[in-house]
This record gives sequence, structure tokens and C-alpha cells, in this order.
Amino acid sequence: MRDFVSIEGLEVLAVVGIFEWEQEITQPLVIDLKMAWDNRTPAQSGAIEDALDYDAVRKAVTSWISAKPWGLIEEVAEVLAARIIEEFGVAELEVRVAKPTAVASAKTVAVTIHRTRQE
Ligand SMILES: Nc1nc2c(c(=O)[nH]1)N=C([C@H](O)[C@@H](O)CO)CN2
Repeated sequence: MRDFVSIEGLEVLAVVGIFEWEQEITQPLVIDLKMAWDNRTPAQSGAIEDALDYDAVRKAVTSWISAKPWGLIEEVAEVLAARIIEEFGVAELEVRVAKPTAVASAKTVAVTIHRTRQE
């Protein structure tokens, strides 16, 4: 599938990090999602029910990240991928999780994963 629905630069405040002090504060994570979706059906019907609703995905992602403390940003990426596949029926996606305040001398640091639904 070469059609996608994307969300870029979604900022979510999170308790995230491997150090004790990081578990006492919130830091911004910036999420990019590129989700495979057949956009021909919603284009024909005009129905949001046929579309991958990016606002519903945005709300879910924000709520999942805010719900608990995290360690590595790899864990965040893996959980987001699994839950989007499971709850939104996405067959394939790329998830990038960036932590822009993590390294003072770098603009940002990030992990990117690509996952496919197991049939
Ligand atoms: N690959 C990763 N490396 C590091 C992570 C991470 O989540 N993934 N996290 C940290 C610390 O939490 C860091 O952000 C504190 O400055 C270090 N390396």
C-alpha cells in the first residue's frame, strides 16, 4: 500500500527517561507517524468512517503517552506502533519518537521504527 495518513510533529509532554531526575519532571516528546491506509475508499465516499481519522489517532497517542511514566523512547515507539495497529487496524506504519530537550548540544535525538501487522 503506497497510501498513507501522517501526523508530523505531534508534541506530547511525558515523564520519560532512564535517570531518576527524569522521573520527577515532564519533557516534550515529538511524534511523527506515517500509517499505511487505502485512501481511495474515503476519497470516493467522503465518509470519515472510511478514513483513518488522524484526529482520533492524535487523541489516542496523547492519552497513551500521558498515562504512565516511560524509560527509553524505544519503549514509547514500540507501544505506540502496537496500539495503533491493534486499535485502528493499520497494517503497516513508521513511528518516530524524538526527545528534543535530551541532549543540549543536539537539535534533537530520536528513534524510528517500522512495524507491520502480523496476520
Ligand atoms: N537510545 C536511547 N538512548 C538514550 C535514551 C533513550 O531513551 N534511548 N535516554 C537517555 C536518557 O533518558 C537521556 O534522554 C537523558 O538526557 C539516554 N540515552
